[in-house]
Amino acid sequence: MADFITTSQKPSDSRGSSSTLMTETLQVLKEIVPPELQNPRVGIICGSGLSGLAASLRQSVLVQYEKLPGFVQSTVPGHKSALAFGLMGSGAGIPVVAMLGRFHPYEGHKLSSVVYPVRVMGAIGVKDIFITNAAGALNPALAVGTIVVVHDHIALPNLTGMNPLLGPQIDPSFPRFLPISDAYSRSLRKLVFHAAHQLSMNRDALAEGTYAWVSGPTYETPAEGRFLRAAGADVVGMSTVPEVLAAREEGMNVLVLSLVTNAVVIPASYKSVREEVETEIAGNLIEPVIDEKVSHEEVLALGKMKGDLMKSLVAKVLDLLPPPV
Ligand SMILES: O=P(O)(O)O[C@@H]1C[C@H](O)[C@@H](CO)O1
Ligand code: HPA
Repeated sequence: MADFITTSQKPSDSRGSSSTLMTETLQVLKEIVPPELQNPRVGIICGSGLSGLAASLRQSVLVQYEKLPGFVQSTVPGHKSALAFGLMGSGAGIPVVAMLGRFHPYEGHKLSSVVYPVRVMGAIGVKDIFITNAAGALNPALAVGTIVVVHDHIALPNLTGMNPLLGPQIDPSFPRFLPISDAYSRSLRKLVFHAAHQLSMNRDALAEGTYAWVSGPTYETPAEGRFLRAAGADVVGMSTVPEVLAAREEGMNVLVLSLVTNAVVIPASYKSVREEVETEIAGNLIEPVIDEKVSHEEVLALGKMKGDLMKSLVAKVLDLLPPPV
């Protein structure tokens, strides 16, 4: 994970996108994927427990990551190591490519490896990328199961030197200083609300919010949860932002949907240990402290439970996409 702070690396080391590597990856795709699916308009990244999103792809072709130069392996339960190419949406459908599992820096992958699939999507012509993730709610108004349409992010790792765009520019046409105040496409976000309306989704099932990216793999302490909430974040997760940055650099329109899989434990006030002991000494009854802990199993279970809703929403947004210009 040191690639983001070393400035003397060649582009292939620091950004994982040397033209030779990319040529090799594209060659493999060309050999496996039928021509009509080789240039998908939409890219999808499936978050934890959400790889079922791609189950409705028609004429689908799977390409295992191990066959693709530059791709690493997904090591997290709930993530598969394959790309799926196929058609999604009603009617003739739209060609899409879906990552059935993503890479996280906490797995030990370099940031350049984490975003390499997004670089590949850019190279094969993806215009719109739909990124999904599982996230913990910091905002107490967000119930577990809510899908949050992300409109902004807070990325402490980016601010402290863990930014996938650090290093030599991989393409001289890319801006050196990428503005990301508009990273989350307003028109795609609006399409999600139109889609939810057409699906008669309950109003509370969908919300808007700011995603905080943390490196993980530890979940947040209560104090960290309060800190991120005070900073303005609604949900917190361990992925997505590196992909968003690479996708914006590649010129894609970005949509991020976070599924709230758990509430981050942020007790309003701590039960003071001193008070508890004083209560015990006085011989009075003490209220038991409820020890809530989040687990990845819980995250995956929620993904399973809400996977179909996420799938219908994504498929409906695809139907509503304006024709390509
Ligand atoms: O890949 P995503 O962001 O959906 O996965 C979340 C973040 C961690 O990888 C994991 C924690 O349970 O779920
Ligand atoms: N924190 C960080 N990442 C997560 C969480 C969480 O509570 N839930 C799912 N991914």
